[in-house]
Amino acid sequence: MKKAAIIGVTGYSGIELVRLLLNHPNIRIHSIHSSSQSGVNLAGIYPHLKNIISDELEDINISKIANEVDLVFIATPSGISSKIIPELLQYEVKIIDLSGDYRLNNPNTYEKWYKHPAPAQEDINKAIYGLTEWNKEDIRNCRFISNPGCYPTATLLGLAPLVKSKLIDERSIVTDAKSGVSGAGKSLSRVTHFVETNDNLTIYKVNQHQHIPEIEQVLSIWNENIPFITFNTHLVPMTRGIMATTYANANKSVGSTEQLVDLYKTTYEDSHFVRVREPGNFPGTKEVYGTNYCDIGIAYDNRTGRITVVSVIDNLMKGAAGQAVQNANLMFDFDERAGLDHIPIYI
Ligand SMILES: NC(=O)C1=CN([C@@H]2O[C@H](COP(=O)(O)OP(=O)(O)OC[C@H]3O[C@@H](n4cnc5c(N)ncnc54)[C@H](OP(=O)(O)O)[C@@H]3O)[C@@H](O)[C@H]2O)C=CC1
Ligand SMILES: CC(=O)N[C@@H](CCC(=O)OP(=O)(O)O)C(=O)O
Repeated sequence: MKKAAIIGVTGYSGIELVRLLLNHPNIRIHSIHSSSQSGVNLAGIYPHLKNIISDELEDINISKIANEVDLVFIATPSGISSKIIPELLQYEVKIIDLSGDYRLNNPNTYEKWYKHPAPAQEDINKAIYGLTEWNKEDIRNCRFISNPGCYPTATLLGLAPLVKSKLIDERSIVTDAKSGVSGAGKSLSRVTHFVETNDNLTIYKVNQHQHIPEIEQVLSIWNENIPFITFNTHLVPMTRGIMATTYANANKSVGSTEQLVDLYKTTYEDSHFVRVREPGNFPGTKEVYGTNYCDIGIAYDNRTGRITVVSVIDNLMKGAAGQAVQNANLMFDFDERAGLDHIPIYI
């Protein structure tokens, strides 16, 4: 049994990690950490965990944590893990960072989009980007994962087969994404207030979302001719779920929806957590609720020559804690599905 610590456990992704690790066959929670509530019982803050976990929150003592556990999950807001990870890297403990701090290879790009000081370049270079389905060998052999953002996970899994097969006009990609409110974390703000979100559909961070450079970085590794993506985000009055709908102009070798569905099925045939829909069938967010699945539907419109790809995930699962556990499974050479065999909560 491997031992894990969770820093930022009182947040939404942290508490989802607790749900997953309490049922994990090979990883157990050794300690949980808080910057503001050390000494408090976690089930006192989250009563749904009464009689399930009795651990108290501990403060964040890096050397103690690093010496006691095999793996540290960090689920803190951006700008915080870059203060914790340099010290953790001095030990041998494995690290999975759920924040955006180490995802962007260029520190100047990070500072432009995140508006925080960037981590040191030498530490950024040590992080492996944990988009599991597309980086398995590096993930298996590394000790420090930068877990992808929720929107990039949905968008990139949906685009990968088209981009890698060079089936689309590289300058034509447009993604329209929607998220449930838990994607914004538990801190209160005007935009996530019930009165603002309920009965409402809003667009935010127009052309300025911090996940744009993350998506572009990966797309340009897959196809160096992709210069940019148009990407926008919306807040939907639901708790969990992301839908990323992407449009792109097909090149001449695309002739039908069936051809594209076959490509997607072949691409993801060994990827348990990616499920490809039949022609004419498109996923909704409830079909992956509470699970690590990414469901994808695709269509070719021979009238316009455009392709539509719809991908859905649960932002707290495949978009955060679920993918983090999937990556931990690979890092420890466990079954990739260990602790992640959930059935979607549909009704
Ligand atoms: N919510 C989502 O769907 C997704 C989130 N992420 C990323 O994961 C990270 C966590 O997100 P989320 O769970 O939503 O965030 P929350 O705001 O819900 O929780 C973050 C937690 O971090 C802790 N924290 C805050 N400030 C500090 C600090 N200075 N030092 C140490 N800990 C601190 C807090 O706990 P305490 O006060 O107890 O220390 C808080 O509970 C973020 O970087 C986010 O961008 C990524 C993908 C999806
Ligand atoms: C609904 C909502 O507000 N979602 C957040 C996702 C934040 C996130 O996960 O940010 P990093 O991973 O980049 O730290 C947002 O759009 O900013």
